[in-house]
Amino acid sequence: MQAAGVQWVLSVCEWHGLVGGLVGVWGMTGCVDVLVTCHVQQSLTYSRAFSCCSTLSVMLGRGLVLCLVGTTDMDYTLSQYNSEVFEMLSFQGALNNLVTRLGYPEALLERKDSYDHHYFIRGLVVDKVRGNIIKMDRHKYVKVALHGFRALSKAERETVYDPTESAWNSFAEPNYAVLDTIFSIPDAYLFALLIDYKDAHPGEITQSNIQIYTDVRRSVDLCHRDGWIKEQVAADPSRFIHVDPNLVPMLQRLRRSGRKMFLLTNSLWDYTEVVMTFLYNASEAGRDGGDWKDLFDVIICGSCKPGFLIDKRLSLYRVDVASGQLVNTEGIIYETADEYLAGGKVFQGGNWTHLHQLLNIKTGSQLLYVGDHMYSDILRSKRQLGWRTMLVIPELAHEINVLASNTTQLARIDSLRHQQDMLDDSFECLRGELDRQDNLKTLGATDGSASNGDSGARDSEAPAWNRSDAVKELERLRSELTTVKAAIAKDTEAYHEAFHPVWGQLFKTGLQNSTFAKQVESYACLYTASASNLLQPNRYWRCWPDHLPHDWKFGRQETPAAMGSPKAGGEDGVASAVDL
Ligand SMILES: Nc1nc2c(ncn2[C@@H]2O[C@H](COP(=O)(O)O)[C@@H](O)[C@H]2O)c(=O)[nH]1
Ligand SMILES: [Mg+2]
Repeated sequence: MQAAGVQWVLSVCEWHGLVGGLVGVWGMTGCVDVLVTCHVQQSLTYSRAFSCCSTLSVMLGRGLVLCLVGTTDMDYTLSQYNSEVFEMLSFQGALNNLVTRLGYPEALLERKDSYDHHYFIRGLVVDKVRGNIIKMDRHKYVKVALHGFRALSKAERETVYDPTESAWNSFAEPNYAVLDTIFSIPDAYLFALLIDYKDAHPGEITQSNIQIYTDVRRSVDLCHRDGWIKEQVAADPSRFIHVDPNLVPMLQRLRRSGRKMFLLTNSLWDYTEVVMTFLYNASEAGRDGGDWKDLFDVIICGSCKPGFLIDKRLSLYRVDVASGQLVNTEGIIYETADEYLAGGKVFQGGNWTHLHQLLNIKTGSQLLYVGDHMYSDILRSKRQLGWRTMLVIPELAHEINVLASNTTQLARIDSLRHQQDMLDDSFECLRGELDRQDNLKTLGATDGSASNGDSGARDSEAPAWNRSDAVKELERLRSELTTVKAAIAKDTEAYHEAFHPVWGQLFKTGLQNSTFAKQVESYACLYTASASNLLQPNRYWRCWPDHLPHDWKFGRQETPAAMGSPKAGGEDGVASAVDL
């Protein structure tokens, strides 16, 4: 069975051999066809779950194409914002709210142009009580920490986040907040700004750190509600929203393939209409006078995710699209879904039971949800409802570009690690040999055998090392180890800085996967830089097999080389990328 499986995998890889090097680097055959048609940096779509792939293929294999339902989120999924200007709206609006409504020092307004949308990244955690922002590895060890904008030294970090003290802290609400979406990056920046200001101007900000975070959250939240952000986007969408030429064709192809398509967004109807009309009109279909609503069977706005996915009591309203008014509805009661939808397919609110009814699906695994919010779109829908999930990570494009241009550095780190392993082994062997000699001596001293030249069994084990040579060699190994470890630390830091000067690689913390990567792995069946990479609706997304470290060393046939990477093993930096 195993061999046949491998054979099949290999033949699939060969069949997709046109990919060339880049895709092979990560061995993801699932992205091959997409790669050919899209820009490289946007094209890689990764699959992590066997079940997801097999479901897709079984569905198609049984001719049950219509049962596969595609639901997508809108903001930062279909609609990619120009973060630089879009986040500036949140930042400036919230800063203004903090000063004018919540009484923070007016001097803060002088910082209104200081926002740097690159400074914080997704997956970081705000430590509200301490005023810190932290990055952890998948085991929840804190590996990078800022207090405001000041980096904590290793010693400070290890004291503050001593695992014995924090007792495997959950790093969850109410004292911590995870940056689960790009929308929350301005929150982090504002929080750091206020903490910095509080430290630099004692007495001017008297609120506790946790109260500062609450105030920041309220101020940003208000900007999303009171029209500050949405009116400016509506006035000039092209300034804030990127146009992806593949987006509408992708939605059209999915629909034409027989799938039911749904839009499920927390944005209210008026804003959804603005954004989707803009995206649609920017496409060829839009120029032909079509209507974006024709892309979807059902449109649910103001969905209050994650509540939509959890709370069965949330009521559904139908939206009268002409007036924007809401009409009460209980959902489907006597009629079929088609009859019910004939009365209008745009809704507000509701919950997942309404959606499943409208789709006439029995199990969540028939539905693929594409979203960008790790918690509200991906984790909840997967955990609660068993939906298939695809996480859109626009940052992936940058990560992949940097990965691709730093393979030599990674290979060097890998080779240094290998050198460290060898030195460690030699050191331990020699140390053991000296211990053995010491034990023999002690034994000899107690029974008199070593000193009287007794040629018993122990004497036949002639020492492999002269003692003083061994001690010198131990010293040499110790010093070489110190040098190699320092080189690994220096090279790893430089490697991470290539991704981000403060936080390093999004998916890694040091050599381990980051908490963000762990969540991607656990909850996203697929992940991609851009939703439009689903351009091929009938594509079979074969997954990347799971590996524990020992799998790489023994037994696995399906190494990165077998998956199509240019070289196997540790020397090309590819296996080490996976090893990390
Ligand atoms: N009231 C708030 N709304 C927010 C906040 N952050 C984002 N948003 C809005 O949510 C939707 C997201 O829509 P989806 O398509 O991704 O489900 C969008 O309208 C944002 O403006 C917030 O902090 N408070
Ligand atoms: Mg979204």
